[in-house]
Amino acid sequence: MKLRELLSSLINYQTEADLDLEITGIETDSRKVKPGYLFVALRGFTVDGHDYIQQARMNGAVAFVTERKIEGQASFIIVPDTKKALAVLADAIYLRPTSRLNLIGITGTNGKTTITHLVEKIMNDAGKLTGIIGTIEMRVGQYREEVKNTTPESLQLQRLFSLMLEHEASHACIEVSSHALQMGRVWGCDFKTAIFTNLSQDHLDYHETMENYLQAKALLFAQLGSGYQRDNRKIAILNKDDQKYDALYKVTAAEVITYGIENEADVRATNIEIGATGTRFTLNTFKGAVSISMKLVGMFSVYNVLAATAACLVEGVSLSSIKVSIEAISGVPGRFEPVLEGQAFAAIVDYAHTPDSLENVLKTVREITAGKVYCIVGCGGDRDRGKRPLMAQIAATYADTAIYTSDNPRSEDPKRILEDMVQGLTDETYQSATYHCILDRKEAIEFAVSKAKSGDAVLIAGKGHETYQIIKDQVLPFDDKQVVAVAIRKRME
Ligand SMILES: CC(=O)N[C@H]1[C@@H](OP(=O)(O)OP(=O)(O)OC[C@H]2O[C@@H](n3ccc(=O)[nH]c3=O)[C@H](O)[C@@H]2O)O[C@H](CO)[C@@H](O)[C@@H]1O[C@H](C)C(=O)N[C@@H](C)C(=O)N[C@H](CCC(=O)O)C(=O)O
Ligand SMILES: Nc1ncnc2c1ncn2[C@@H]1O[C@H](COP(=O)(O)OP(=O)(O)OP(=O)(O)O)[C@@H](O)[C@H]1O
Ligand SMILES: N[C@H](CCC[C@H](N)C(=O)O)C(=O)O
Ligand SMILES: [Mg+2]
Repeated sequence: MKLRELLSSLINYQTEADLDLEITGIETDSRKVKPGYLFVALRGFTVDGHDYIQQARMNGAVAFVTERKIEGQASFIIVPDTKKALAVLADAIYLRPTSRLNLIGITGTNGKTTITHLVEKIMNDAGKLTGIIGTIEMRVGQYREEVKNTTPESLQLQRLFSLMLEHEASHACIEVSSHALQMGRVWGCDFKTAIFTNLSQDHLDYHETMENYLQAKALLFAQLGSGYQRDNRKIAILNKDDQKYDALYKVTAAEVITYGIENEADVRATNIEIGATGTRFTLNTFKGAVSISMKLVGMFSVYNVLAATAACLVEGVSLSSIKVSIEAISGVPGRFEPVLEGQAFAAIVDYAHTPDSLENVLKTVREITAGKVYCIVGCGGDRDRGKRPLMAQIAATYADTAIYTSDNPRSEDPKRILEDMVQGLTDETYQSATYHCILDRKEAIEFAVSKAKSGDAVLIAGKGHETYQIIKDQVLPFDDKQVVAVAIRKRME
């Protein structure tokens, strides 16, 4: 694409570059630049991309988008905000992929990954090929790619959308993290539908206050725009039972569909029966009502199903087809996933890594367990310190035995993370709590497995689908599912 054509998507820039230059690609990482590329310099948290312009040039970059004039550079394009420019240029170079996809974005503290998987299943079963992007991976049909971030930066995001189109997807369903909204990774995305799951404490290391965190989430609904035209409808799907419902309702001009359990809602579950191996309820919608008997467990799973149902009804999937798909889903990797090795107690691997999700999951485990509940949990390093004591309190409250251990300590001293956690137990309320601190995650899991008796449950929280543990700079193989399975087999020998 000619530089002229690419730049036609921007208005506010200055350049003396040759507009007839042929641009073969866009890159933000100087190390990945190829001949003919346009290099966009981003100011990062660690380094400033403006310092890598020379390297980008040596690797073949022919033009540079920057926020300031760099001496000796002829082919630069100066913009006020390179992040915003990147989003616009990425959208342009991939030929506006989201204008050709029905794009569903999901934000909220918990449930995003789960809902993308539910939507993918329902839509694909209905013959509407849907690509997904999120914490686990990007995939469309049989094609999959690893992603570093839950919501990748705009350039990668637009490339993935364009790949989905190559695979003939008609829809995309993506997780939109608060980081991504704050950092403008989804600028340039033409969302049709935005879903809100819930808001509870997480990521205060980055957002600092819950108000800022909410504001970041709200951006998805504010950016949705209105669009009541038949061919450009915008829909906000909001959780009526969440405290932040009103705030989000106010920021969006789009048509609103509500879902919930406690409050009247457009899509609502009633007659809920939670069991150890599944859940039953009546799914009431603006397209009628059906009874559901699904394998997903817990009240939180019902909320996720309601959100996914609302989104798929918007896309014209029939309620009867939605019922069939939901009832067929066995689960989402690492989300309340049972490990079955023929043992007499339950072992469950779950990705709860926030106070709210841990509470939800533990309440569910409690509800379906006749015997004792063992909860193995840690907190990630270089992340919100405030959630550590809260998570320790929740484990101590709902489990008979809490076992505090390492999650991904990253650059932090794992001992200090455990100290932060048990600080939450100094209050008298927790005096009688039974807990152990076992730094090594494998030992912690083995300990719980050695103690569990028939009818008990062992919940291993925090890492879910992850197959690694990050300790300092090392990413070491570690898979909760495997570790617990081996421990169970050893015990049964
Ligand atoms: C704090 C944060 O979000 N950082 C993100 C950011 O990295 P950064 O700002 O440190 O980048 P940097 O290393 O300073 O580099 C700045 C620029 O210089 C360029 N560079 C750098 C070196 C070089 O030799 N040449 C060069 O050109 C880089 O390519 C980049 O364009 O930009 C990177 C590329 O887009 C992201 O991968 C990275 O996410 C890191 C890995 C991260 O952990 N982010 C977390 C906090 C995050 O975003 N999490 C949310 C999910 C949260 C949740 O819902 O649970 C997510 O969406 O993933
Ligand atoms: N609707 C929900 N409400 C509360 N907790 C939930 C909900 N759905 C899932 N959970 C809990 O949160 C954990 C993470 O779920 P999921 O991966 O779907 O969330 P996410 O929003 O994608 O998280 P992340 O921010 O890490 O991407 C699950 O393992 C479960 O414990
Ligand atoms: N997206 C979340 C995942 C947390 C998972 C947990 N295992 C941890 O490492 O803290 C984060 O990066 O904060
Ligand atoms: Mg996720």
